[in-house]
Amino acid sequence: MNRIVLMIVDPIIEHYMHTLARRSDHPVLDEMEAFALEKSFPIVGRLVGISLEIYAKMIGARRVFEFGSGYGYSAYWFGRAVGPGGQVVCTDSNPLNREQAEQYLAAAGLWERVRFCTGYAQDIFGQTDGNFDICYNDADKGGYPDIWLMARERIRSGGLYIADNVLWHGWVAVEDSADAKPDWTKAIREHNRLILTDPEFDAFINPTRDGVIVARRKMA
Ligand SMILES: C[S@@+](CC[C@H](N)C(=O)[O-])C[C@H]1O[C@@H](n2cnc3c(N)ncnc32)[C@H](O)[C@@H]1O
Repeated sequence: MNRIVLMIVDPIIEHYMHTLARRSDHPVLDEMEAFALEKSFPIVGRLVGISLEIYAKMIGARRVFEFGSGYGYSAYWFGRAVGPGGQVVCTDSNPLNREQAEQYLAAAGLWERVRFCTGYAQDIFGQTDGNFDICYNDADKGGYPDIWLMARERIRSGGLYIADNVLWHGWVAVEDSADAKPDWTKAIREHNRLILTDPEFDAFINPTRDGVIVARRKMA
């Protein structure tokens, strides 16, 4: 089988969009991005980060749950959006990521809005009470269908489910691609199908970077 490499966004367009989004409101953002570049850590990046903040502000989000927070880059954007008194529940299996997130997000003045739990995100979600304005999924891709099924139950009317990497290098669209993790591709396809056929949600895929799905729970 061929290993097919697909460009989701033409690099020239991607570059143009980045030039427009270069401005940083806080030096910590640049530090977080530099760290990702140096360590090849898969953060969502500037273009998706900006969109997360805007989606959250558009629905007046005050409480967000993140499945897979890394060292807090996506939480930086949600933290800005939820405002003082808002809460971003972060989860990550690696305790070192929590330490690093604390340093970055405290420097940005956002740590007070964050509750960062170390462990398996799905378990932490089960142990956390209440509903959310946004559930954001960026955990290991094999768990995507199950995370959707648990998260959808606890998103308020008009709230959002957002997941990153739903086009997965384009492999979801190519049946016989010899991708690095075929089980993950299969899981993402199932995840996307479940969401797009769910009668209680309106959903679309924004083909920015690696694809971001946004699903809004219909109003009762
Ligand atoms: C793609 S990175 C997250 C990046 C982050 N959302 C950002 O853009 O800044 C995925 C992270 O989720 C963590 N992770 C993956 N699956 C997990 C799970 N089921 N429970 C907890 N952490 C998980 C990994 O340790 C990794 O740090």
